[in-house]
Amino acid sequence: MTQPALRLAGVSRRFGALQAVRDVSFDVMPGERRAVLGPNGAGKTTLFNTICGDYPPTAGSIALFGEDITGLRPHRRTRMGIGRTYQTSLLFNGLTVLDNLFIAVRGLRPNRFSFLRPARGDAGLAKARELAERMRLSHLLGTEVLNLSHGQRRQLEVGMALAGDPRLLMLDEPAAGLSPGDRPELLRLLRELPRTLTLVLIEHDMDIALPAADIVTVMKDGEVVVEATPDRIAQDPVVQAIYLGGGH
Ligand SMILES: Nc1ncnc2c1ncn2[C@@H]1O[C@H](COP(=O)(O)OP(=O)(O)OP(=O)(O)O)[C@@H](O)[C@H]1O
Repeated sequence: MTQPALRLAGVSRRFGALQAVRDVSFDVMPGERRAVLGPNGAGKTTLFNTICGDYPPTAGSIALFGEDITGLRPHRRTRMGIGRTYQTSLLFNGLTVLDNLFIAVRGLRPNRFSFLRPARGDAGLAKARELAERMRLSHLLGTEVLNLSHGQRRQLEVGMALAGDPRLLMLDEPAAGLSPGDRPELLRLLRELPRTLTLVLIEHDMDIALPAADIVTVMKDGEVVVEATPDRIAQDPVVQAIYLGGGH
């Protein structure tokens, strides 16, 4: 039987008296695109952070390809194959696209704190260029990040999350703040990611979550309320009540 890429079993997270995530269980199979959708305060980001290791769950367990990672710190999870983006951008604004990608590639190497100008022919540099190509940023290699559009910054963030060749890519609201014009490009990039990669996408917006996902998990008040394919989600009465009934 195929091992799930990610298994959440009864995951809960409390902040004092507030139960931000309550008894969440689901499996994400290798290569799957899973969107976790829900209104503000549903617990999506908290769930994301328990998977990435920022906050350990207060109950339940998390397994990555069959290995229990519940108590591991974020950097150990990175080494085990979780790549992620952050809600707050971690890009180096004064550096170029290529430098940012090079740093991300080098960040996973033993000499990670010695950022030196890459020498021509450096394998890390080749990898950084390849990531830029995958993210359709090759024409902007020498552009400083502060001159990128919002959408291009998002593309770069996804590229940096891919630098360590993750098996599971976790994206936290990748389309947040993007203009309508920037969204199709981001969706295209997400759809082009190879199926060797498993993708979990936390998303507030149905217009991004549904086209990007194979299966959508809808949360509200810390709990999973619906899990279904995108075509069913849009029609689901519970989801309609959340999104049209003032819960959004
Ligand atoms: N570090 C924290 N300390 C205390 N309460 C928190 C913390 N992080 C989140 N919460 C609370 O947990 C609940 C769930 O928040 P969370 O950010 O996970 O929801 P969300 O679905 O990601 O919402 P949004 O779409 O607005 O980001 C909210 O009531 C929030 O105020």
